[in-house]
Amino acid sequence: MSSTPVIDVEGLNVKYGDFHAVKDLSFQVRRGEFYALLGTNGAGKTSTLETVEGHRAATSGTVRVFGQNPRDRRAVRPRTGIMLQESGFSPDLTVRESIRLIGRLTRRTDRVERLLDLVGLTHKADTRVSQLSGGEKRRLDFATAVYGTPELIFLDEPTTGLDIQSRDDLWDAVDRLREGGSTVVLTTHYLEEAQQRADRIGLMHQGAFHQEGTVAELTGTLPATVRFSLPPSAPTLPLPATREGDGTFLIETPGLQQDLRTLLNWAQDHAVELRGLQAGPTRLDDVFRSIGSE
Ligand SMILES: Nc1ncnc2c1ncn2[C@@H]1O[C@H](COP(=O)(O)OP(=O)(O)OP(=O)(O)O)[C@@H](O)[C@H]1O
Repeated sequence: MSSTPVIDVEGLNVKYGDFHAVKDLSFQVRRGEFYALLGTNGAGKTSTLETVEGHRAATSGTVRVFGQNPRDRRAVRPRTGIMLQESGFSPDLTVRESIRLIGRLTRRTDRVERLLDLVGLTHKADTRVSQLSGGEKRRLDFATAVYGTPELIFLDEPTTGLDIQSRDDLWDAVDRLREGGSTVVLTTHYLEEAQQRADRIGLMHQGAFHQEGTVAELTGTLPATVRFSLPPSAPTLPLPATREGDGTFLIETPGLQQDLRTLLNWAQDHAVELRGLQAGPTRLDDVFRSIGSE
């Protein structure tokens, strides 16, 4: 197995005139990895991805995809599937024609019927793109991105506008591609989708990585939380807690399991009801909120 990363970005800068959108960014994506590029609005994700996809030239820095310059479309495009935020389909083509056309451009081989079935558009095969709903267009985007089972797939906000069943179907299809060894790069504002699936996350803010690592590494930087209310007669708590505006007690802890056990034992020993008890590990949402509050 080759140890060359599928994506290798070194000191990438993207400038729009005087505006410095991506600042000295470096990261690698390994073969078979599911990498999520996340961030606040305007963080520079699209600028970064467009450069890696070969749609935009870097102002400076090196970008390699399969060891090649992604601007060399002939070397990289046949091995890459891209699901952009905005699809570029001709509204007059039918669904079947659109898949066939994109397929030809990738120079991979596949069966159009397989893709129609994969995204549940068999009954719309002869419908013009202009007559599809937003969610159906998104599914067509996905079908063209995975035409011919590419080695590397970019998914830019893939589930926006999809109903829950279509989301589940899309992620099932992505799971199957990964089982076959495909590398996946995702951007999304649905953080739970990244939290559930990504091997690693690059979290961008103002053109640079705020953090990069596994979900556990990112969420491990913040404490988990326990929330509950107490009756007025309750004895002193066994752990330090703060009182929120509505009277709820909040315990923030790096050791959720141990502290929850202490709290539950205390409640049982004193016959105290912990009303509205909620306990949970840190979520990516909390990591994002912590950026906003810095
Ligand atoms: N063509 C352009 N000309 C000038 N500035 C641009 C251009 N494209 C993007 N920018 C600016 O560069 C910054 C990064 O934009 P980019 O689209 O890469 O961010 P993003 O992380 O994808 O944001 P979002 O999550 O909001 O889609 C933003 O401040 C944006 O306004």
